[in-house]
Amino acid sequence: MNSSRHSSAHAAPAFIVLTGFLGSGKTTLLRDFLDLPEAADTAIIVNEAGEIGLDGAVLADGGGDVRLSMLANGCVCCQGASDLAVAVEALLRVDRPEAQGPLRRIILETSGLSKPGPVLRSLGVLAEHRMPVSIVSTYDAARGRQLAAFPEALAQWAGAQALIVTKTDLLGPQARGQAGREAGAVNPLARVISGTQRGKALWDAIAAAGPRDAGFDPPETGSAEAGAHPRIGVFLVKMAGEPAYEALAAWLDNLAGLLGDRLLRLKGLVRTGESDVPLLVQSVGTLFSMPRPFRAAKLDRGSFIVVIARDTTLGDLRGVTPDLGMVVTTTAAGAFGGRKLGVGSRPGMAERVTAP
Ligand SMILES: Nc1nc2c(ncn2[C@@H]2O[C@H](COP(=O)(O)OP(=O)(O)OP(=O)(O)O)[C@@H](O)[C@H]2O)c(=O)[nH]1
Repeated sequence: MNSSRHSSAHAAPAFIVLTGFLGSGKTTLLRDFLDLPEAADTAIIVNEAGEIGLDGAVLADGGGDVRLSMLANGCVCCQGASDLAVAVEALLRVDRPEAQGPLRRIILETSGLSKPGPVLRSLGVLAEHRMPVSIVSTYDAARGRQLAAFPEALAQWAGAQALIVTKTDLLGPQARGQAGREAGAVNPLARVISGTQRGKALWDAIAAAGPRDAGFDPPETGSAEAGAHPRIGVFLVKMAGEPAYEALAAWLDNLAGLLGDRLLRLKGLVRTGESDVPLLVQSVGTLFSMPRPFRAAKLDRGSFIVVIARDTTLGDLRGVTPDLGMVVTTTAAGAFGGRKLGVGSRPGMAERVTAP
């Protein structure tokens, strides 16, 4: 057979983590995606918490020639890092028929109970391959509010760069629109993709979650679907001045220390006193990326950081925040612990955070 090996002459394939709660439609999305001709340059790794590789069997049934690996002996975020590395190495080494071209992407379907932060941590073993990593999560339209009771589901939604609203065929147009707005409320940093053509939805989500050069804007305050997810707080931290890098790093440390696994996602653009170029600061869970200069950012509206956290109040943030000239608002008009957070339902209303 005429075949060619994936070589360093080709760009490294993208690595896409497809996450989402148990039964939220990940395998169904993948199965439809694999029917698209565009999926020919894709390989799949399926991670299931149980020992029986059922999802893999479903995919193998419809996946044609697509390469499929199974990681069926436990959740990848708890114990599967080395297995994952072996599976990826094997996919990168495999001979591909000339007609198929190089491998362009590997999709890891996580178990429905995996949190994205630990999954990303386990991907550290792949650093040498320099694969751009992105996270796509399902948002089950039929059970959105119910699933918000599970910390795993909240972490999956908040960690994603793109959210696919699944099972929309079960809803009328109004409920469908509301599910989309709820997904946007839970993670204003993510692109929300909706549509009954599942394969295309996953394709669009992968494109939307990929690396982008353009900057991003702070979400509007008061724009969220009121009360959709009372356990989730979306906080917008704005900085009037330019904090010293050390002070910013100390604040991020303290925030991660205080919130622990309640910290679901953090992303912002900050101009520090040391540099004219804004820094992109971000974490998934408590796993922080190295802050990096982000020249494309305009920062017309000043430095800002978005914090998505569960079971957290403004008072919690106030407790760890030194006086860096920060102003904190919430974008959600949600109530946590049965009481209003007190800001956010009225745009522009803010509370200044000072040292405790
Ligand atoms: N009506 C409808 N049902 C769906 C859709 N997507 C998935 N389902 C159903 O939901 C159930 C779970 O779907 P899966 O694709 O297996 O979900 P999953 O996220 O892979 O589940 P786990 O592997 O358990 O985490 C199955 O019965 C699917 O047929 C959809 O878009 N519409």
